[in-house]
Amino acid sequence: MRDHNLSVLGSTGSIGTQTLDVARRLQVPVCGLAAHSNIELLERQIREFRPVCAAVLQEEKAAELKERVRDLPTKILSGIDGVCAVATLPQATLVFTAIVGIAGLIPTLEAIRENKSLALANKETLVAGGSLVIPEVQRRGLELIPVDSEHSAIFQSLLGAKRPREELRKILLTASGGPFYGKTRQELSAVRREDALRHPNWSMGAKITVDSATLMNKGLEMIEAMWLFGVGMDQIEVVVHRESIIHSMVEFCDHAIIAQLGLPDMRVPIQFAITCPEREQTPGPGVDFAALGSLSFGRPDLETFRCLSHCIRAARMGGTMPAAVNGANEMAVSLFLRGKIDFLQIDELVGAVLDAHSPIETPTLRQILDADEWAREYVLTQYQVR
Ligand SMILES: NC(=O)C1=CN([C@@H]2O[C@H](COP(=O)(O)OP(=O)(O)OC[C@H]3O[C@@H](n4cnc5c(N)ncnc54)[C@H](OP(=O)(O)O)[C@@H]3O)[C@@H](O)[C@H]2O)C=CC1
Ligand SMILES: CC(=O)[C@@H](O)[C@H](O)COP(=O)(O)O
Ligand SMILES: [Mn+2]
Repeated sequence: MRDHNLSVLGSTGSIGTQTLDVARRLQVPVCGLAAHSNIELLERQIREFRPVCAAVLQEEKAAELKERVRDLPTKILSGIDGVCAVATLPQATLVFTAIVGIAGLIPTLEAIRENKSLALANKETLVAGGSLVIPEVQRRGLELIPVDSEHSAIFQSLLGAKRPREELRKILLTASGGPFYGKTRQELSAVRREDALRHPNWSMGAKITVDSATLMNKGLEMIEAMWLFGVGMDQIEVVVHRESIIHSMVEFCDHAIIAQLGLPDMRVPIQFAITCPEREQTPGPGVDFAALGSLSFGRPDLETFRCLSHCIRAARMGGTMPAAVNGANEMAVSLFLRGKIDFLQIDELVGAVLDAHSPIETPTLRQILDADEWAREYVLTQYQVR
């Protein structure tokens, strides 16, 4: 197995904690940790993994953490500069980007500037900033390993291809359909926060779980796939697959289809990002096909789950539009989670931003961040008007 030293951005979250589970089991050292404000968990992680450096975005929380771990040599940093320092630690050989939202973009760009290999979970970074991230990764010849389960599946399915760009016909991106699969808009108008947070197959952070319920997650993942695998929107087909056993598939020019399957457990793609192209022993059971009996497939309902169509339109328009739509969704989901808006208002607000934003082609980082900021403000004004 490769000798890695990990920096984990977003170490206290769902992906972050599972990354540390894998690091613990494989005995991979961890040199950097970063989080937003959960210093109780971060302290426990520091005491276990003894990183060189840890960062907390919130200044007051960072000061508190510094006090708590003053018996240890770990350097405690704060703010966005601290998070970027963890992303660029000289000791780090693989940077896990597991921060949620566009907040992951700047640390990811900083890691790229330091020629780091990346294990990318943070899909919003590519949705908003793929036009900056991907050309720079390619120009520098860096490793960018997808962690998102579908994209890891596509990556693994393409590993044997001699000429993947020429031979790939299409990507079959699987979608669970979320907790509200089969519901009408009338029924969706009454769903509650706790219903949206009950994903049928995966245990994940709150924001991505709501995205799965609106199918925004699948829209974000289409855009993520475009950037990672250099395909157009028309080469990606979303297939509803309720069981989340097939994590995605690729169809080649001869119609041969290769897929990656497994139980829904993020520690599998996380581990593969660390060990690839090799594999390591993992305890526990695998898929029992006889017990499953059958697997189901269907088409997504774009009329009911409008966030998916919004993302497809945004991707086709390009420029700053995906950043605006992503920013609108981040704000709308935050409002929904705080009980300020209903479930259906999420796609209405995202749609309103899609209609109102004038995208800038080939944007700079500043223009991407401005589009995100503008979309958030627009959502706030629209929602206050109601
Ligand atoms: N969870 C999953 O199974 C999957 C997640 N992903 C993607 O991975 C990313 C992370 O998701 P998930 O783990 O579910 O999210 P969580 O909400 O569980 O965790 C988010 C992590 O990011 C930290 N964080 C939030 N904002 C900032 C910031 N501004 N600066 C530094 N750290 C910050 C949080 O710190 P704190 O705890 O202190 O708030 C926490 O550690 C998302 O982009 C998601 O779409 C992709 C596939 C599967
Ligand atoms: C685990 C993972 O990668 C999530 O993105 C998951 O795929 C969500 O599932 P659906 O969006 O298909 O419900
Ligand atoms: Mn996914």
